[in-house]
Amino acid sequence: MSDQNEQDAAKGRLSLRPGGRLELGKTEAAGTVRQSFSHGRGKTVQVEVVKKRAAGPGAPGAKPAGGPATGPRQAGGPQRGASGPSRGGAAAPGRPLNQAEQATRLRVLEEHRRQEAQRQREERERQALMVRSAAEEAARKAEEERRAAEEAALRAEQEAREKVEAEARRKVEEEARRNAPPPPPLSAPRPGPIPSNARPAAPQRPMGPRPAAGPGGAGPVRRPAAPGAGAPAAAPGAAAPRLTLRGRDEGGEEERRSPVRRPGGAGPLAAKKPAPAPARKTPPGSDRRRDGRIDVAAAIEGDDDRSRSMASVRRARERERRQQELQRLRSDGVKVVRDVVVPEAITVQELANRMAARGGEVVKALFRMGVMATLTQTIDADTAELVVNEFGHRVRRVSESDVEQGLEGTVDTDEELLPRPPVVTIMGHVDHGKTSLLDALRKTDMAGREAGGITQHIGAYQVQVAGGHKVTFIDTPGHAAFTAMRARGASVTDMVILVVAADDGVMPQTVEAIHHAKAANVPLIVAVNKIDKPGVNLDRVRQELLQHEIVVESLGGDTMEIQVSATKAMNLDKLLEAILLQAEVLDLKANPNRAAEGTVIESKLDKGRGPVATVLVQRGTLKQGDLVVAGAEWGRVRAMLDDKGRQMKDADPSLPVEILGLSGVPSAGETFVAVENEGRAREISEFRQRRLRDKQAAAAGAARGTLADMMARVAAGEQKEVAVVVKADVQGSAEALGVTLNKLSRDEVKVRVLHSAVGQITESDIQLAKASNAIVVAFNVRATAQARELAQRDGVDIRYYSIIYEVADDVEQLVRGKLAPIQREKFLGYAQILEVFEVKRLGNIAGCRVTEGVVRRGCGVRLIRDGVVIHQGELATLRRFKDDVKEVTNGYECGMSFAHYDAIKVGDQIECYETETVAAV
Ligand SMILES: Nc1nc2c(ncn2[C@@H]2O[C@H](COP(=O)(O)OP(=O)(O)OP(=O)(O)O)[C@@H](O)[C@H]2O)c(=O)[nH]1
Repeated sequence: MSDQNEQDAAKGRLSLRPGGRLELGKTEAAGTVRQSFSHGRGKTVQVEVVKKRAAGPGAPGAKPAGGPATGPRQAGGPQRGASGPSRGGAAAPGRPLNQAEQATRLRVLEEHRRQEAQRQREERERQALMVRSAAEEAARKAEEERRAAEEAALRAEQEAREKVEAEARRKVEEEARRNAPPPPPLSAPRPGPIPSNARPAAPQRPMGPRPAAGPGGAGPVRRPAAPGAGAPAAAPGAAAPRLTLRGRDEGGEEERRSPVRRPGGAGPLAAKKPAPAPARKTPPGSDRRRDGRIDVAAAIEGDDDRSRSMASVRRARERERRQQELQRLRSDGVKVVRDVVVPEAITVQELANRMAARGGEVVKALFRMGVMATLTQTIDADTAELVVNEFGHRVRRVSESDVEQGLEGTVDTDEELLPRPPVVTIMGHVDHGKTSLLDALRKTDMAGREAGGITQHIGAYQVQVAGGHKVTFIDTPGHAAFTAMRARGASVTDMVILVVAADDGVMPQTVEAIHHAKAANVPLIVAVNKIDKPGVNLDRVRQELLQHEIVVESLGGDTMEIQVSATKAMNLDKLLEAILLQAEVLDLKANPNRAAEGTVIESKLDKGRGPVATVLVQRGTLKQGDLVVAGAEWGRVRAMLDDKGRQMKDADPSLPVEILGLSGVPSAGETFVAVENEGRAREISEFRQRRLRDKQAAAAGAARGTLADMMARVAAGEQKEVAVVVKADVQGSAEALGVTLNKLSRDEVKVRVLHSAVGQITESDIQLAKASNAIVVAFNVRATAQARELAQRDGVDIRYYSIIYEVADDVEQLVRGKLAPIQREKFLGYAQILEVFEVKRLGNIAGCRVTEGVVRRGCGVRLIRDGVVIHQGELATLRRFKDDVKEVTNGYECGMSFAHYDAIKVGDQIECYETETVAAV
């Protein structure tokens, strides 16, 4: 409740008169008392003295109704005033309050209590309001002070800049004046069509050191606003050649920040309000140059026009916030997590670069891990990974082999795929007629006949059959030693023709071929050959094939079976038809419009042409001039030849071609890929060669270990070895020889291929052979003159071959020659003991009859009793009628005694044998 209300209440206080009447009390004296509280708060209290009323004569409790009424509380609160009369009333003798009076009294009391509570609440609210406003006031003042300080600093800086500019301009003007004695016409005020400039100095602006800070600061965009806003205000100032002040006034920093608030400014709104604000501020006669200038004093005075708008403050704060955010980001407040590629080895500096960290930080991190490394030192991938984790980045480990990633290109879509000829491999047992069949099929080649080309052996060829279809054949040799090559043939082939001679049936290599076809998961067509021979049994062949789970169509299976004769060229068309049918079922397709990929079928080092590889294009088109990586070799395809020796410009899928231009001889069975540039080709080739070298080194290391063991065994007479250096015309032959020779190894004698390569025999081959006491196997190659000479001088054995199993036979002989002879037992005969004679000095003598074979003196004997050998030893004596004899034959009787053994009995059987030494097999 307010003070006024209290006073009113005091003046008009109510008293409950005896009899239940309410009436206003009479105030005797009144005054105000000022109360002071903390924090400068105060309260004025109205004090009044109410006239004392007698409750009635003889009343025991007769007291003045309001009590002493001296305290401000008593006077201030109507409560006492109200209760006083009631007490007085209650004390009235003989007149208790009736019910109505009591009710009235209660109501009045209640009303009074409510008013008091209301008053107290209002008082609390007022005090809280005061506290709040005081805090707000303090905050406002602080804000104003801060703003004033900011603006003062800004003005001071601006003034300093202006001063410098003015000085510079003055100098320039002076310079110009000196250089041009007649005053330049441009210096006069120009009543040009652009009154907004209204400044004669304007044309000189470009000469100023900072045109942007001057009027030009307003920029061409602001200029249109000037005719309305700037012109009237600027007109008086036009006489002043100063640019800075006017410019600042019209389009300065302050203007830019708060274009709306500036009524006289050149802001967008100023165009509508032409009131010349700066003129308003400038008293007549004052220095107009100071128009619009904001100085520290003005800022402190808090000129309303100059004070910053809320929008300006907001923008400033926003700017500040952005700056802080930027700062935070720069100082790594927000961590950028990177994917750091870590190879197998990396320098510290490179790792730091990849993490976008300072080198020193990485060195420090390594130091903390206990690794002392400088920036240029190389650390391994594991250590690098720890560092990367420490820096909070993600590690992506890569290895050297990643250079091969993406080499084989993408998978072709169905739309890109086009039909391609089938690739067929002919397999079968030796002499079952594979070569004859291939030759016969080749003769069916329409294209070959037309071109009349000279056929050459390139390991694979393509024939064009009637109807324009093409079939590619891969020529694999038939001997078991060529297993590896055959397996390769099966891996690039679409189907296998299994040649089985009708007169010979299924043989070991036929079974092998079946296994290869099954392993390669390619369909098989059985060509039963030599059906022209008399007395052939086709059913037998079918049954034998059945044993190997090849069920031909005539037995209800799904394997096609064609009966052919290679020499008589019988049913060759049927065979080709079957091939095309199978190809149709397989739906063979490839994308010819991409970089070529395929497999090396055969390779050799040609004397005149260098490394030559026969490749089968499997995807894409190989073009002359393409860069290819074939195995560990690379090169540009200098020339391409087909199986008829024709130069080719490009090779489609399924076409086998010979390519020239490789850096070396790739291994047969390796893949080849056309790559986009030389760098990539080199990179991949180098990586593969490195890997190859490592492999060889590892193998050599392992071999050294085993060699030492082997030498120990050889020294102990346990093991011997036959060392061989193999040189062949083609890679496939070299590999096949390796396989064959390794198979000849025995437990006692090992066959060790020291070196196997393609090309003629050189001096280094001879030196190697000499060092290891090896023989040199030359398969379809010859030694150079120097190598021959060296071999003759050093006694190195060079053996020339053109048939692989002749090599095997010869090396086997060598192995046998080194094998230790074998002791073999030879059975002689049996004798039956008929009687036992005891002879002094000689012991027991057995009287026997030879029942089988012969018994010889000094032979080995076994005593067999009831089918069990109870003694083995030597025969001491063999007599016939007291004469020693050399031998006793079947049916004759003789006397025998055993060396150091007497326990013989009648009925025992004697087995006689001899031991002979034979050469190892
Ligand atoms: N009667 C007859 N003889 C054939 C037929 N096909 C091949 N021959 C003969 O069988 C022998 C072996 O033929 P090749 O073509 O060399 O057999 P191959 O399977 O290629 O033998 P390798 O290359 O040693 O694996 C040759 O003497 C052929 O003349 C045929 O259809 N009928």
